[in-house]
Amino acid sequence: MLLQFSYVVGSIARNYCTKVSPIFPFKKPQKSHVKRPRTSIVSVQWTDQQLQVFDAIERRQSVFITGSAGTGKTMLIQEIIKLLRKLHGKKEVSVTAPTGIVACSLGGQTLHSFAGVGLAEADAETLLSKVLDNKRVLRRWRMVKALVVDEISMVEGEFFDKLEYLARMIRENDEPWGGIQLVVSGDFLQLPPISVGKKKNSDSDKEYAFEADSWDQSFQLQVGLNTIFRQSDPQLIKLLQGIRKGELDDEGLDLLEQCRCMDNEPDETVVRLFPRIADVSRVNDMRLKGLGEEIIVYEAFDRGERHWIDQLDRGIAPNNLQLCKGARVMLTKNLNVKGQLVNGATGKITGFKKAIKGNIVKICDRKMLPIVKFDCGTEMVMKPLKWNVEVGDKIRATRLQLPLILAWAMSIHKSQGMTVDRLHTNLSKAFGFGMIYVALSRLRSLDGLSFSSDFHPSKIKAHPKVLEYYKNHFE
Ligand SMILES: Nc1ncnc2c1ncn2[C@@H]1O[C@H](COP(=O)(O)OP(=O)(O)OP(=O)(O)O)[C@@H](O)[C@H]1O
Repeated sequence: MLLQFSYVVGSIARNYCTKVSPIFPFKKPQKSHVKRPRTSIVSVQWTDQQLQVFDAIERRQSVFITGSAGTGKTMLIQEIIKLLRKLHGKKEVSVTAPTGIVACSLGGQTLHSFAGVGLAEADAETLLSKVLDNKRVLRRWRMVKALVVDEISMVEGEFFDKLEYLARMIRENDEPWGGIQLVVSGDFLQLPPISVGKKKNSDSDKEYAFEADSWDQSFQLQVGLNTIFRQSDPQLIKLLQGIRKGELDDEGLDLLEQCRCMDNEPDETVVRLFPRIADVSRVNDMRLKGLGEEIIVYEAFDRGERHWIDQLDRGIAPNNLQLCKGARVMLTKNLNVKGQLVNGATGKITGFKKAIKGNIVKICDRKMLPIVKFDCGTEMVMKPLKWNVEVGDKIRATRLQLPLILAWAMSIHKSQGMTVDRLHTNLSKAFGFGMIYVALSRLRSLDGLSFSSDFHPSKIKAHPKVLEYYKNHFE
């Protein structure tokens, strides 16, 4: 069983069980050959499964990495990108994701912009002619040696097949993906492509990427990571594994009931997660203005062509950030994993410090650096950081902004990939597959959960096709 849904409980953060999809026989790596990559943030004890992936990458294999929320997929991808750049050269590695927010967090570009095929609604032949007519895109396709695609759950199967076809045709190479080393990561039981459930004959359509005709031959190795790091409470892990599969037993229901609160306005240290963005803006604006403090404005400093800056606009770093003393904020970059200053860490602005020098002047003419007291206890002066859109070895656009967003409320979509200590949500408003799982799996512990309103277990949804896929390949 590759992805151990029910008994990951016993394998929390210690058990390094390495398994490979039986479809692709894979020689177990010789331990001595496996280099343990060093992260720049903190030294990580990689699991055997994670090491196995590094080994396959070094051997130029194409890999699909999946696993529940919090199994370290993102962290692994970040290291893989560094490794691929060493192996192939920076120019030859393209890092992509279906959404701007994820692409920006990895310093890459969206999959659509990499491919140069617009919305990709036309048939594969039409898309091919479009690419052949565009020298810049054509060169990119010919030059790329490794293509990373994160958050694959949001990529449509039909699009995956079109890209695979383009790669073979453009590169005049009959191997899958025209010989590109493909590294794909994601969890199909989290957020699906936006089209899922919307098309008429959804059962026969290639909605998910794993339904693509080219999916199986695209990878030499498929790994279901089974060590959960984000949570350590066995009760919460069991609850989440059930919700992941669209199930909630009586025990789980009881646990959730204990987290229900009648109060619709929770304590401000709790992040309110909403399915819809309009609610997020409403709550954050209301809370910020309600503090009655002087508001300091930070206007992002962007460089690059408009087209690429548009992608930054869809990322996590806001164009216009308004802060004041007392504002609840969330960190949007990993600063120090060991010190718990990770993407998603929350805190409060305790004041501002006037900078004497530095690049703060580019985003705030008053040169005021916010001081944040994080909930983990650390207090620090926050400085601007950069978000890049990188295409090969070229930085196409850069945004300078503080690594902060307002944190009274945020959307479930934006929360994907984050770790949050305390959250409040209205589960009755959730819609679509995987949404409740994504929301609740941000938590480290059940103590951090509260929700309002009536909640019906039917809101917990996992797509039957995805369940079937995981059952057949990873159990
Ligand atoms: N080998 C490891 N040792 C210790 N901690 C790890 C390891 N791998 C990942 N982590 C930690 O586990 C947490 C979750 O990792 P990460 O965000 O990469 O998971 P994920 O699978 O991408 O989750 P999600 O699907 O929710 O985005 C992070 O805090 C990360 O630092």
